[in-house]
Amino acid sequence: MTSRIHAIDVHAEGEPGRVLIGSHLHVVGETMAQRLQYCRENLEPLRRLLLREPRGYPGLCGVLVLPPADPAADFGLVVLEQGGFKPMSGSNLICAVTALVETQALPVHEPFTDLVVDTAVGLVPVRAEISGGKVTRVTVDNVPSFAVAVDHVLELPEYGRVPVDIVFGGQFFVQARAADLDIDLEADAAKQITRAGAVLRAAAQQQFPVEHPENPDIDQVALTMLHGPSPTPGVSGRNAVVLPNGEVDLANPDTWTGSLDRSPCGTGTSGRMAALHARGELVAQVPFVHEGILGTTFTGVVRGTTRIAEHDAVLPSISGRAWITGFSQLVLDDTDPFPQGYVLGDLWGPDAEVELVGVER
Ligand SMILES: O=C(O)[C@H]1NCC[C@@H]1O
Repeated sequence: MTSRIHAIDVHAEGEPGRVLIGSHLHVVGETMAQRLQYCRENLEPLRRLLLREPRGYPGLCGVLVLPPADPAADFGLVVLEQGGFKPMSGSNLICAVTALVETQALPVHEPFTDLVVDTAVGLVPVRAEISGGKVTRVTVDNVPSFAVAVDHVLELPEYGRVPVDIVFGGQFFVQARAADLDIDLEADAAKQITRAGAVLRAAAQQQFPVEHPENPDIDQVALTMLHGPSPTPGVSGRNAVVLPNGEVDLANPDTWTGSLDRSPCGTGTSGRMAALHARGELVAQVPFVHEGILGTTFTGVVRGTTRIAEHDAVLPSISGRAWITGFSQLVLDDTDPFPQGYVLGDLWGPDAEVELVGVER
């Protein structure tokens, strides 16, 4: 017996997103927040199968496109990252919209198709700009984003005391100036960036508990952003986001690893704009062009402001481009000894996870 899974592989400004039109998965829950929780409790084997070797790789993310819980929306979205199931992701949403529109899985109108996406953190309107069937840009009106703390000092092993912002942009981030860690935001510093990013996130989790006021299940600092100025004309700033791909132990430097977001990170840029706005360094309606580690950009803008519980929040939009890279038909044979894939320390950090099923070692 084999199972087959159809996926559309896409990258948004460099960040890969494996899009599954997963309406057959029967994800249970009256709200997307409940469906995200259902995925966490029931679909972990599927997440591992899709993202880990031998079908995936450390830099890979994915998206489940589901029926919306809210009838006002066109589809529901649950994000898969190496760190688990996530409520929202800019690059992954742009990948999903590009895949759905370019394969005409939804009614498409040129030059614009407007859609509403249901996520565990709220409804997200998106606009796809389309020319000759190709999506040329997707603009995401992201969920309210806010700074929980600015210039909060974390105590880090090796790096010392570092001021950080703790922000929410669809996921919680710890964000720091790369210069404060003596790191250049260049592609050839990728290892140094992931090392520092892993330490920052683990320290933030220990020293700064978070909880989204409207969705208490979102209670982890999920990602790290290092940011700094950009020498590129017309670009407002540069950043590198680190995604976890294993457990980090602050006492064990061998575990200080992760993977870089290849895109300029939509949720991270939303959180960054919230922190800049809170400092009075970014005003509404002025484009914020954020460059990622590959030199591609997302263009952000603060559309307005609101409040989320006790937090002043911004309403951020992010726009970027994506390209389909392949149509995959993934196969899982009943006799495959690795039904959840595996991770090995040569690519993934030191925590090998190899579960051999049904085969003598
Ligand atoms: O664009 C984003 O929001 C993201 N890219 C991968 C990690 C984050 O979810």
